[in-house]
Amino acid sequence: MEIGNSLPKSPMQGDFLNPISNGKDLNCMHGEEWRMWRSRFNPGFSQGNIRTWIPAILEEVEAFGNVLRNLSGGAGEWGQVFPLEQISSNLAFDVTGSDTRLNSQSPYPSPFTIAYREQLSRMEITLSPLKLLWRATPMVQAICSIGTVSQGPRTIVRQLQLNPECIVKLQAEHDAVLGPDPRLAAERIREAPHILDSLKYTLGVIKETLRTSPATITIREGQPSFNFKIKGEEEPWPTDGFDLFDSSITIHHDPSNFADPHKFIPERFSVPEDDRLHPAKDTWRGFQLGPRKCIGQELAVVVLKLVLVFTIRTFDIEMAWDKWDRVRELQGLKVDCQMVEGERMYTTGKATSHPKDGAPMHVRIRSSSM
Ligand code: HEM
Repeated sequence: MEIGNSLPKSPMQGDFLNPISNGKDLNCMHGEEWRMWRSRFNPGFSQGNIRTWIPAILEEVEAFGNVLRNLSGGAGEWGQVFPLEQISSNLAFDVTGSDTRLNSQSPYPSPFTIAYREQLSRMEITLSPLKLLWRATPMVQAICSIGTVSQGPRTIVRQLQLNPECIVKLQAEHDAVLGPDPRLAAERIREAPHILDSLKYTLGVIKETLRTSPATITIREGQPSFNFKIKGEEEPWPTDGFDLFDSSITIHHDPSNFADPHKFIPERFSVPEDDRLHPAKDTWRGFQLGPRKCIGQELAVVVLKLVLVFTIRTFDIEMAWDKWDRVRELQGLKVDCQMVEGERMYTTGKATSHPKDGAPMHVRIRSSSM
């Protein structure tokens, strides 16, 4: 399938964001209105400008480290079980608040945080399988695509737990770039924010996580003027009256795009072009591509790099399903041990990816950091 132009977003995406934005958001706008707002916002989200935000972002990530410390058991012991999704979304709130302190990570969140959370809980997307066309597949397969989207969330923590050798490589990179004492990392980054650009392996871990578990999808509205052809077939497929789902999950797991697609290999993003691991051109879609690609990509990468810098040498973090089940039993709640592809943690919830039960974790302070 070849796509040469950027189709409008599907009205389904607008329906989902409506309770928050009433249609006035960059994600759902079209045509001239979108172009005008995108060009106004672009400079604010440029790499150069995001760099100037780093000291403020750092404060929020340090607060995140304190939250983890408080959740640890102290003296190298594992702490209580907690849903990682909750504390990570608090961090995301605070980081995007920028100039305004939202205090979502404190016991006293701002009234804005409370109201916004309440509003978010009302958001729901209703996908119409019968209207959905899946990339490079005949329509009949589209009906199965919803289930595919819902499968297999892998957070960075989960991937690192499954691939402990990556933790060692991350720690080695952080020692080499930021110095061996994790307590001095914040100072070094404040002095020279561009030092984060040298964290190549860390960036690879972030990109590989978004490859194995893309956080979001794009759905575009078919047009009378837009048909597509499946490679090797003559007959064009019309799209008018359908929505097109450019499944990054499928693209990211296609072995002709990514060698050994089911293996977690951060190095694939730093090997030379002629290496078999090097991804095929334009196939990594963690933030999508083209004019509607994520405007917040630079910000998101900076935040994730800082989170790794401030956790990976200081804490051990693990999924803690046994503890989670015990807590639920004690509370008289149903213990749901359902698995998807052999994993307790799978995507659930409405619209965007939510890990099952909020990803129950426990944390301890690494002995080298006490
Ligand atoms: C890891 C974090 C993030 C991921 C994986 C991500 C991913 C994406 C993807 C895949 C799209 C394209 C959606 C589509 O085509 O329908 C998108 C669009 C967008 N993202 Fe992100 N995003 C992230 C963080 C952020 C942040 C931090 C912001 C802003 C603070 C942001 C703001 C936006 C906006 C405004 C759009 C719409 C852009 C447009 O249509 O012009 N994102 N994001």
